[in-house]
Amino acid sequence: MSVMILFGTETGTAENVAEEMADVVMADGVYDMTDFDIDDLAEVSLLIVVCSTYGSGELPTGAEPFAAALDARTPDLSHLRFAVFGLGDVVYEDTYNRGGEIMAEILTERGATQVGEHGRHDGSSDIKPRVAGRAWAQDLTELLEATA
Ligand SMILES: Cc1cc2nc3c(=O)[nH]c(=O)nc-3n(C[C@H](O)[C@H](O)[C@H](O)COP(=O)(O)O)c2cc1C
Repeated sequence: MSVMILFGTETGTAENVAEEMADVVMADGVYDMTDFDIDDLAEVSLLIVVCSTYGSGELPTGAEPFAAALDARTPDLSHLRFAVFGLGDVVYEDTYNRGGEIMAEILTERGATQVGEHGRHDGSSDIKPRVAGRAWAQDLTELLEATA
Protein backbone atom coordinates (compact mmCIF):
# COMPACT_ATOMS: atom_id res chain seq x y z
CA MET A 1 0.00 0.00 0.00
CA SER A 2 1.39 3.37 -0.98
CA VAL A 3 0.77 6.15 1.55
CA MET A 4 1.26 9.75 0.50
CA ILE A 5 0.92 12.97 2.49
CA LEU A 6 -0.03 16.08 0.56
CA PHE A 7 -0.08 19.50 2.20
CA GLY A 8 -1.64 22.81 1.23
CA THR A 9 -0.36 25.82 3.13
CA GLU A 10 -0.10 29.60 3.19
CA THR A 11 2.54 30.16 5.86
CA GLY A 12 4.01 26.71 6.47
CA THR A 13 2.06 25.30 9.41
CA ALA A 14 0.44 22.55 7.36
CA GLU A 15 3.86 21.56 6.00
CA ASN A 16 5.23 21.20 9.53
CA VAL A 17 2.25 19.09 10.53
CA ALA A 18 2.59 16.91 7.42
CA GLU A 19 6.25 16.24 8.20
CA GLU A 20 5.37 15.39 11.79
CA MET A 21 2.91 12.77 10.59
CA ALA A 22 5.24 11.08 8.11
CA ASP A 23 6.84 8.51 10.40
CA VAL A 24 3.57 7.79 12.22
CA VAL A 25 1.76 6.73 9.05
CA MET A 26 4.94 5.36 7.41
CA ALA A 27 4.41 7.65 4.45
CA ASP A 28 6.21 6.97 1.20
CA GLY A 29 6.42 10.70 0.58
CA VAL A 30 5.37 14.18 1.74
CA TYR A 31 4.52 16.59 -1.07
CA ASP A 32 3.45 20.20 -1.54
CA MET A 33 0.20 20.75 -3.48
CA THR A 34 1.82 23.64 -5.34
CA ASP A 35 3.98 21.41 -7.51
CA PHE A 36 2.27 18.04 -7.38
CA ASP A 37 1.32 16.18 -10.56
CA ILE A 38 -2.12 14.64 -10.07
CA ASP A 39 -1.13 11.76 -12.38
CA ASP A 40 0.94 10.51 -9.43
CA LEU A 41 -2.29 9.77 -7.52
CA ALA A 42 -2.70 6.69 -9.70
CA GLU A 43 -0.04 4.91 -7.61
CA VAL A 44 -1.46 5.95 -4.24
CA SER A 45 -3.84 3.89 -2.15
CA LEU A 46 -4.03 6.14 0.92
CA LEU A 47 -3.72 9.91 0.60
CA ILE A 48 -3.43 12.04 3.72
CA VAL A 49 -4.35 15.67 3.11
CA VAL A 50 -3.16 18.39 5.48
CA CYS A 51 -4.67 21.71 4.49
CA SER A 52 -5.16 25.11 6.10
CA THR A 53 -7.85 27.75 5.47
CA TYR A 54 -7.36 31.30 4.21
CA GLY A 55 -9.27 34.34 3.09
CA SER A 56 -12.91 33.87 4.04
CA GLY A 57 -13.02 30.10 4.27
CA GLU A 58 -10.96 29.47 1.16
CA LEU A 59 -8.11 27.19 0.27
CA PRO A 60 -4.62 28.48 1.00
CA THR A 61 -2.67 29.68 -2.05
CA GLY A 62 -0.52 26.56 -1.96
CA ALA A 63 -3.54 24.29 -2.43
CA GLU A 64 -5.00 26.10 -5.42
CA PRO A 65 -2.96 24.39 -8.20
CA PHE A 66 -3.97 20.95 -6.92
CA ALA A 67 -7.64 21.90 -6.64
CA ALA A 68 -7.56 23.51 -10.08
CA ALA A 69 -5.98 20.42 -11.66
CA LEU A 70 -8.63 18.14 -10.14
CA ASP A 71 -11.32 20.48 -11.43
CA ALA A 72 -9.87 20.80 -14.94
CA ARG A 73 -8.84 17.22 -15.57
CA THR A 74 -11.57 15.37 -13.61
CA PRO A 75 -9.50 12.23 -12.88
CA ASP A 76 -11.24 9.06 -11.73
CA LEU A 77 -10.04 8.61 -8.13
CA SER A 78 -12.28 5.69 -7.24
CA HIS A 79 -9.23 3.60 -6.26
CA LEU A 80 -8.20 6.18 -3.67
CA ARG A 81 -8.87 6.38 0.06
CA PHE A 82 -8.07 9.69 1.73
CA ALA A 83 -8.04 11.22 5.19
CA VAL A 84 -8.06 14.94 6.00
CA PHE A 85 -6.48 16.98 8.75
CA GLY A 86 -7.54 20.60 8.39
CA LEU A 87 -6.09 23.70 9.98
CA GLY A 88 -8.07 26.78 10.93
CA ASP A 89 -9.09 29.01 13.77
CA VAL A 90 -12.47 29.29 15.51
CA VAL A 91 -12.22 33.08 15.48
CA TYR A 92 -13.31 32.78 11.85
CA GLU A 93 -16.59 31.25 13.05
CA ASP A 94 -18.66 30.26 10.00
CA THR A 95 -15.63 29.52 7.85
CA TYR A 96 -13.82 27.54 10.53
CA ASN A 97 -11.64 24.87 8.92
CA ARG A 98 -13.30 25.16 5.51
CA GLY A 99 -10.02 24.50 3.66
CA GLY A 100 -9.86 20.85 4.72
CA GLU A 101 -13.59 20.48 4.12
CA ILE A 102 -13.27 21.86 0.57
CA MET A 103 -10.49 19.36 -0.09
CA ALA A 104 -12.68 16.50 1.15
CA GLU A 105 -15.51 17.69 -1.10
CA ILE A 106 -13.45 17.87 -4.27
CA LEU A 107 -11.75 14.50 -3.71
CA THR A 108 -15.14 12.90 -3.00
CA GLU A 109 -16.51 14.42 -6.21
CA ARG A 110 -13.74 12.64 -8.10
CA GLY A 111 -14.76 9.28 -6.60
CA ALA A 112 -12.29 8.97 -3.72
CA THR A 113 -13.48 7.68 -0.32
CA GLN A 114 -12.79 9.50 2.92
CA VAL A 115 -11.64 7.34 5.83
CA GLY A 116 -11.09 8.06 9.51
CA GLU A 117 -12.22 11.06 11.48
CA HIS A 118 -11.97 14.42 9.74
CA GLY A 119 -9.30 16.18 11.82
CA ARG A 120 -9.57 19.89 12.63
CA HIS A 121 -6.93 21.94 14.38
CA ASP A 122 -7.98 25.18 16.02
CA GLY A 123 -5.27 27.83 16.07
CA SER A 124 -6.89 29.38 19.17
CA SER A 125 -6.46 26.21 21.20
CA ASP A 126 -3.54 25.47 23.51
CA ILE A 127 -2.63 22.37 21.52
CA LYS A 128 0.18 22.87 19.04
CA PRO A 129 -0.63 21.88 15.44
CA ARG A 130 2.19 19.33 15.29
CA VAL A 131 1.05 17.66 18.51
CA ALA A 132 -2.58 17.54 17.35
CA GLY A 133 -1.53 16.25 13.94
CA ARG A 134 0.61 13.48 15.37
CA ALA A 135 -2.18 12.32 17.70
CA TRP A 136 -4.68 12.36 14.83
CA ALA A 137 -2.28 10.35 12.64
CA GLN A 138 -1.80 7.79 15.40
CA ASP A 139 -5.57 7.38 15.76
CA LEU A 140 -5.93 7.03 12.00
CA THR A 141 -3.21 4.38 11.83
CA GLU A 142 -4.82 2.37 14.62
CA LEU A 143 -8.22 2.59 12.95
CA LEU A 144 -6.89 1.46 9.59
CA GLU A 145 -4.95 -1.41 11.17
CA ALA A 146 -8.04 -2.53 13.07
CA THR A 147 -10.18 -2.51 9.94
CA ALA A 148 -7.58 -3.95 7.54
C1 LIG B 1 -5.68 36.13 6.62
C2 LIG B 1 -6.10 34.85 7.28
C3 LIG B 1 -7.32 34.30 6.98
C4 LIG B 1 -7.73 33.11 7.61
N1 LIG B 1 -8.99 32.62 7.34
C5 LIG B 1 -9.43 31.53 8.03
C6 LIG B 1 -10.77 31.06 7.85
O1 LIG B 1 -11.56 31.58 7.08
N2 LIG B 1 -11.15 29.95 8.57
C7 LIG B 1 -10.31 29.32 9.45
O2 LIG B 1 -10.72 28.35 10.08
N3 LIG B 1 -9.03 29.76 9.63
C8 LIG B 1 -8.57 30.83 8.95
N4 LIG B 1 -7.29 31.28 9.15
C9 LIG B 1 -6.41 30.58 10.12
C10 LIG B 1 -5.38 29.65 9.44
O3 LIG B 1 -6.01 28.64 8.68
C11 LIG B 1 -4.51 29.00 10.53
O4 LIG B 1 -3.74 29.99 11.17
C12 LIG B 1 -3.61 27.90 10.01
O5 LIG B 1 -2.96 27.26 11.10
C13 LIG B 1 -2.56 28.41 9.04
O6 LIG B 1 -1.88 27.31 8.47
P1 LIG B 1 -0.77 27.49 7.30
O7 LIG B 1 0.39 28.21 7.91
O8 LIG B 1 -0.41 26.10 6.90
O9 LIG B 1 -1.39 28.23 6.16
C14 LIG B 1 -6.87 32.45 8.52
C15 LIG B 1 -5.61 33.02 8.80
C16 LIG B 1 -5.23 34.21 8.21
C17 LIG B 1 -3.90 34.81 8.58
